Amino acid sequence: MFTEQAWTRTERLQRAIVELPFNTELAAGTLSPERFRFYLAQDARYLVGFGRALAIAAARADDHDEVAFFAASAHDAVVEERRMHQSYFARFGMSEPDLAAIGTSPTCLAYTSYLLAVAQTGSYAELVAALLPCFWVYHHVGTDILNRQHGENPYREWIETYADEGFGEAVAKCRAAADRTFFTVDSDTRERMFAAFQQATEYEWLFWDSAWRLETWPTARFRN
Ligand SMILES: Cc1ncc(CO)c(N)n1
Repeated sequence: MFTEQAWTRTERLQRAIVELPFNTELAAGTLSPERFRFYLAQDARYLVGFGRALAIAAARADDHDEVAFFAASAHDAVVEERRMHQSYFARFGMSEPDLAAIGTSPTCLAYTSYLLAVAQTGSYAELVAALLPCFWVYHHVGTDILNRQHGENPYREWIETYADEGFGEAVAKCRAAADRTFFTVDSDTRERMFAAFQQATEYEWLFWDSAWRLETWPTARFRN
Protein backbone atom coordinates (compact mmCIF):
# COMPACT_ATOMS: atom_id res chain seq x y z
CA MET A 1 0.00 0.00 0.00
CA PHE A 2 1.25 3.46 -0.85
CA THR A 3 -0.46 5.43 1.91
CA GLU A 4 0.74 3.39 4.89
CA GLN A 5 4.32 3.46 3.64
CA ALA A 6 4.16 7.16 2.82
CA TRP A 7 2.94 7.93 6.35
CA THR A 8 5.64 5.75 7.95
CA ARG A 9 8.32 7.48 5.87
CA THR A 10 7.13 10.89 7.12
CA GLU A 11 6.36 9.92 10.72
CA ARG A 12 8.92 12.23 12.36
CA LEU A 13 7.72 15.12 10.23
CA GLN A 14 4.07 14.37 11.10
CA ARG A 15 4.92 14.50 14.80
CA ALA A 16 6.87 17.73 14.33
CA ILE A 17 3.84 19.30 12.59
CA VAL A 18 1.51 18.57 15.51
CA GLU A 19 4.11 19.98 17.91
CA LEU A 20 4.69 23.26 16.02
CA PRO A 21 4.12 26.37 18.20
CA PHE A 22 1.30 27.47 15.86
CA ASN A 23 -0.58 24.23 16.46
CA THR A 24 0.11 23.86 20.19
CA GLU A 25 -1.08 27.43 20.80
CA LEU A 26 -4.09 26.92 18.52
CA ALA A 27 -4.93 23.85 20.63
CA ALA A 28 -4.54 25.83 23.86
CA GLY A 29 -6.54 28.77 22.45
CA THR A 30 -3.62 31.10 23.19
CA LEU A 31 -2.54 31.77 19.58
CA SER A 32 -2.36 35.52 18.95
CA PRO A 33 -5.17 36.90 16.73
CA GLU A 34 -2.46 38.55 14.61
CA ARG A 35 -0.93 35.19 13.78
CA PHE A 36 -4.33 33.64 13.10
CA ARG A 37 -5.32 36.55 10.81
CA PHE A 38 -2.05 36.18 8.91
CA TYR A 39 -2.72 32.47 8.57
CA LEU A 40 -6.30 33.11 7.32
CA ALA A 41 -5.05 35.54 4.67
CA GLN A 42 -2.49 33.00 3.41
CA ASP A 43 -4.91 30.09 3.59
CA ALA A 44 -7.61 31.93 1.59
CA ARG A 45 -5.05 32.28 -1.23
CA TYR A 46 -3.76 28.77 -0.79
CA LEU A 47 -7.29 27.34 -1.13
CA VAL A 48 -7.78 28.93 -4.57
CA GLY A 49 -4.50 27.41 -5.85
CA PHE A 50 -5.33 24.09 -4.21
CA GLY A 51 -8.80 24.23 -5.85
CA ARG A 52 -7.22 24.77 -9.27
CA ALA A 53 -4.79 21.86 -8.77
CA LEU A 54 -7.74 19.67 -7.71
CA ALA A 55 -9.69 20.68 -10.83
CA ILE A 56 -6.70 19.64 -12.97
CA ALA A 57 -6.57 16.31 -11.09
CA ALA A 58 -10.28 15.85 -11.91
CA ALA A 59 -9.61 16.49 -15.59
CA ARG A 60 -6.65 14.08 -15.66
CA ALA A 61 -8.13 11.23 -13.57
CA ASP A 62 -8.56 7.94 -15.40
CA ASP A 63 -11.15 6.60 -12.95
CA HIS A 64 -14.67 8.06 -12.88
CA ASP A 65 -14.98 8.03 -9.07
CA GLU A 66 -11.75 10.00 -8.90
CA VAL A 67 -13.03 12.53 -11.49
CA ALA A 68 -16.06 13.06 -9.23
CA PHE A 69 -14.00 13.20 -6.03
CA PHE A 70 -11.45 15.73 -7.29
CA ALA A 71 -14.11 17.89 -8.99
CA ALA A 72 -16.19 17.98 -5.77
CA SER A 73 -13.06 18.77 -3.74
CA ALA A 74 -12.14 21.61 -6.10
CA HIS A 75 -15.62 23.03 -5.56
CA ASP A 76 -15.36 22.58 -1.78
CA ALA A 77 -11.94 24.28 -1.56
CA VAL A 78 -13.23 27.40 -3.31
CA VAL A 79 -16.51 27.40 -1.33
CA GLU A 80 -14.47 27.03 1.87
CA GLU A 81 -12.36 29.99 0.77
CA ARG A 82 -15.51 32.10 0.40
CA ARG A 83 -16.88 30.92 3.74
CA MET A 84 -13.62 31.96 5.36
CA HIS A 85 -13.93 35.40 3.81
CA GLN A 86 -17.50 35.85 4.95
CA SER A 87 -17.43 34.44 8.45
CA TYR A 88 -13.88 34.19 9.81
CA PHE A 89 -12.68 37.49 8.37
CA ALA A 90 -15.61 39.30 10.01
CA ARG A 91 -15.18 37.44 13.29
CA PHE A 92 -11.45 38.08 13.47
CA GLY A 93 -11.85 41.71 12.51
CA MET A 94 -10.42 41.64 8.99
CA SER A 95 -11.61 44.00 6.27
CA GLU A 96 -10.72 43.76 2.56
CA PRO A 97 -8.01 46.45 2.93
CA ASP A 98 -6.52 44.54 5.92
CA LEU A 99 -6.44 41.42 3.80
CA ALA A 100 -4.86 43.24 0.84
CA ALA A 101 -2.21 44.65 3.20
CA ILE A 102 -1.03 41.12 4.06
CA GLY A 103 1.06 40.09 1.07
CA THR A 104 1.13 36.50 -0.15
CA SER A 105 4.01 34.89 1.78
CA PRO A 106 6.95 33.16 0.07
CA THR A 107 5.79 29.84 1.55
CA CYS A 108 2.18 30.24 0.38
CA LEU A 109 3.34 31.10 -3.13
CA ALA A 110 5.86 28.22 -3.13
CA TYR A 111 3.32 25.63 -1.97
CA THR A 112 0.58 26.61 -4.42
CA SER A 113 3.13 26.98 -7.25
CA TYR A 114 4.46 23.52 -6.44
CA LEU A 115 0.98 21.94 -6.57
CA LEU A 116 0.18 23.70 -9.85
CA ALA A 117 3.55 22.69 -11.35
CA VAL A 118 2.95 19.02 -10.50
CA ALA A 119 -0.59 19.36 -11.87
CA GLN A 120 0.73 20.71 -15.20
CA THR A 121 3.94 18.73 -15.70
CA GLY A 122 3.87 15.69 -13.40
CA SER A 123 2.05 12.40 -13.88
CA TYR A 124 -1.48 11.90 -12.51
CA ALA A 125 0.01 9.50 -9.93
CA GLU A 126 2.46 12.12 -8.68
CA LEU A 127 -0.31 14.73 -8.54
CA VAL A 128 -2.54 12.53 -6.38
CA ALA A 129 0.43 11.90 -4.04
CA ALA A 130 1.13 15.66 -3.81
CA LEU A 131 -2.53 16.45 -3.06
CA LEU A 132 -2.96 13.76 -0.40
CA PRO A 133 -1.11 15.54 2.48
CA CYS A 134 -3.37 18.59 1.99
CA PHE A 135 -6.27 16.40 3.14
CA TRP A 136 -4.59 13.90 5.39
CA VAL A 137 -2.17 16.10 7.36
CA TYR A 138 -4.94 18.65 7.99
CA HIS A 139 -7.34 16.03 9.23
CA HIS A 140 -4.61 14.51 11.40
CA VAL A 141 -3.77 17.91 12.93
CA GLY A 142 -7.48 18.83 13.34
CA THR A 143 -8.27 15.53 15.11
CA ASP A 144 -5.18 15.76 17.30
CA ILE A 145 -6.05 19.32 18.36
CA LEU A 146 -9.72 18.45 18.95
CA ASN A 147 -8.65 15.66 21.30
CA ARG A 148 -6.69 18.19 23.34
CA GLN A 149 -9.76 20.46 23.85
CA HIS A 150 -11.34 21.12 27.20
CA GLY A 151 -13.37 24.29 27.57
CA GLU A 152 -13.54 27.46 25.52
CA ASN A 153 -11.35 28.03 22.51
CA PRO A 154 -11.77 30.98 20.10
CA TYR A 155 -10.48 28.76 17.29
CA ARG A 156 -12.90 25.88 17.92
CA GLU A 157 -14.83 26.27 14.65
CA TRP A 158 -11.64 26.10 12.60
CA ILE A 159 -10.54 23.00 14.53
CA GLU A 160 -13.91 21.31 14.02
CA THR A 161 -13.91 21.95 10.25
CA TYR A 162 -10.78 19.86 9.79
CA ALA A 163 -11.52 17.24 12.45
CA ASP A 164 -14.97 16.81 10.82
CA GLU A 165 -16.08 13.38 9.64
CA GLY A 166 -16.91 14.73 6.17
CA PHE A 167 -13.31 15.87 5.85
CA GLY A 168 -12.30 12.40 7.10
CA GLU A 169 -14.26 10.88 4.20
CA ALA A 170 -12.33 13.07 1.77
CA VAL A 171 -9.08 11.76 3.29
CA ALA A 172 -10.30 8.18 2.78
CA LYS A 173 -11.22 8.85 -0.87
CA CYS A 174 -7.92 10.55 -1.62
CA ARG A 175 -6.03 7.70 0.03
CA ALA A 176 -8.02 5.19 -2.03
CA ALA A 177 -7.15 7.11 -5.22
CA ALA A 178 -3.43 7.15 -4.29
CA ASP A 179 -3.37 3.44 -3.39
CA ARG A 180 -5.26 2.43 -6.56
CA THR A 181 -2.98 4.52 -8.76
CA PHE A 182 0.17 3.19 -7.03
CA PHE A 183 -0.66 -0.34 -8.22
CA THR A 184 -0.95 0.79 -11.83
CA VAL A 185 2.43 2.56 -12.17
CA ASP A 186 6.09 1.52 -12.58
CA SER A 187 8.71 1.68 -9.81
CA ASP A 188 10.17 5.04 -10.91
CA THR A 189 6.73 6.62 -10.74
CA ARG A 190 6.17 5.00 -7.36
CA GLU A 191 9.31 6.67 -6.02
CA ARG A 192 8.13 9.99 -7.46
CA MET A 193 4.85 9.47 -5.59
CA PHE A 194 6.73 9.05 -2.28
CA ALA A 195 8.84 12.11 -3.04
CA ALA A 196 5.73 14.20 -3.88
CA PHE A 197 4.02 13.10 -0.65
CA GLN A 198 7.12 14.04 1.35
CA GLN A 199 7.46 17.39 -0.45
CA ALA A 200 3.84 18.42 0.13
CA THR A 201 4.05 17.33 3.79
CA GLU A 202 7.14 19.51 4.21
CA TYR A 203 5.16 22.40 2.72
CA GLU A 204 2.42 21.76 5.29
CA TRP A 205 5.06 22.11 8.04
CA LEU A 206 6.36 25.29 6.41
CA PHE A 207 2.86 26.75 6.06
CA TRP A 208 2.17 26.73 9.81
CA ASP A 209 5.71 27.70 10.68
CA SER A 210 5.59 30.65 8.26
CA ALA A 211 2.27 31.83 9.75
CA TRP A 212 3.87 31.69 13.19
CA ARG A 213 6.78 33.82 11.91
CA LEU A 214 4.42 36.21 10.03
CA GLU A 215 6.70 35.49 7.09
CA THR A 216 7.36 38.31 4.66
CA TRP A 217 9.60 38.85 1.64
CA PRO A 218 13.04 40.11 2.72
CA THR A 219 12.95 41.99 -0.60
CA ALA A 220 9.72 43.86 0.27
CA ARG A 221 11.82 46.85 1.43
CA PHE A 222 13.05 47.38 -2.13
CA ARG A 223 9.52 47.82 -3.48
CA ASN A 224 8.27 51.23 -4.53
C1 LIG B 1 -2.13 24.84 3.87
C2 LIG B 1 -3.40 24.05 3.86
N1 LIG B 1 -3.33 22.72 3.62
C3 LIG B 1 -4.46 21.99 3.59
C4 LIG B 1 -5.70 22.57 3.81
C5 LIG B 1 -6.93 21.73 3.84
O1 LIG B 1 -7.84 22.12 2.89
C6 LIG B 1 -5.73 23.96 4.05
N2 LIG B 1 -6.89 24.61 4.28
N3 LIG B 1 -4.57 24.67 4.07
